[in-house]
Amino acid sequence: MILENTHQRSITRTADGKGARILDQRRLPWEIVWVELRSARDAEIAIREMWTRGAPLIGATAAYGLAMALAQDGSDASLDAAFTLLAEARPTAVNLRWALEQVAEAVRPLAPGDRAHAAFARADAICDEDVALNKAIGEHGLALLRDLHARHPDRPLNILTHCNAGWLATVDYGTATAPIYLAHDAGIPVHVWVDETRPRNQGALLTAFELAGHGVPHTVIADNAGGHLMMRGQVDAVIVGTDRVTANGDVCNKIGTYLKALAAHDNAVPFYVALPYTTFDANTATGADIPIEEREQAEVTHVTGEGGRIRVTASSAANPAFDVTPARLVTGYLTERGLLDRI
Ligand SMILES: CSC[C@@H](O)[C@@H](O)C(=O)COP(=O)(O)O
Repeated sequence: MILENTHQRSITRTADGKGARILDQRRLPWEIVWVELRSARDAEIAIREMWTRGAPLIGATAAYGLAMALAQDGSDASLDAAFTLLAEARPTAVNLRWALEQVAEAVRPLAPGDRAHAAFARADAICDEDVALNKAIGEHGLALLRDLHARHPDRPLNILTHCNAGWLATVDYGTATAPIYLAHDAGIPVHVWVDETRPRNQGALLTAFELAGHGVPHTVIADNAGGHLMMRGQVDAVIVGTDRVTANGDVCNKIGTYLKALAAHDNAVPFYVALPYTTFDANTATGADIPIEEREQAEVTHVTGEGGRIRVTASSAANPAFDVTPARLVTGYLTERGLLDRI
């Protein structure tokens, strides 16, 4: 990610190698604050309270969290307790459990004293792999965006995205945003419609911040505007990320994604889902089987912005954080292996 004119990853090890350094995303775009996580409990809080977020990035954070627990105590009991703590921090994105399983499998055969070193090494490898996967998604997506632009070469290519599936949701590049960054860099005139993504406004706060940092033209829109823009021919494609794709191809992503897919289907706008293999859950049959996180109602009853937090309703609220888009509404899955019409 380009931050303060420097290319930086969203997560790295701390300078002493014993912790993990992340951005406090709750403060973006108003302040750039890096925090150091020093224990599994720190990592769990950062994930649960969404200092850090996005499916691949919470997986990477949890992997370091497990390594930090093993650095304090390399026993089986410590491994199991930290695994459970971190796995329960957020329920929906499958990357979290995937990353924890990767680390646990790597260290379980080792002596307790050797586990922390191996766990940090596996967490580093998860991060490096995430960057490579996203680059590959970007390259396949670039070919797709080139084709889409060739249909109307006289005007910018309009992409609509929901939530933040960018640098800030991954270790680098993003999934849904990787093709956009590469297309922009390749001279394709891309413009992005950024859904604000209530209730937490990841689009307005994070995606817009990233796109601005990379110089990509974009416009923030109210979540309800997408259907109208699609009907008027102002959206060439929708590209979103995902927290989990099930065996039948159903796509779980940030609440509101399903409505965008319905509107895209009704208006013959292609709807693409970008994902690395780490987000595919072959063990879950359909989207109906995915645990959907229910977050605190204050995220709906209040809005946080530059001036602080204000209440926007006098009533109580419900706050399901994700929804499921049925596979039949997905035009294609943009993966590191290419654009697939079924998963
Ligand atoms: C590449 S990130 C894909 C998804 O994790 C992303 O679209 C999303 O829904 C993030 O939700 P969040 O609740 O902000 O963690």
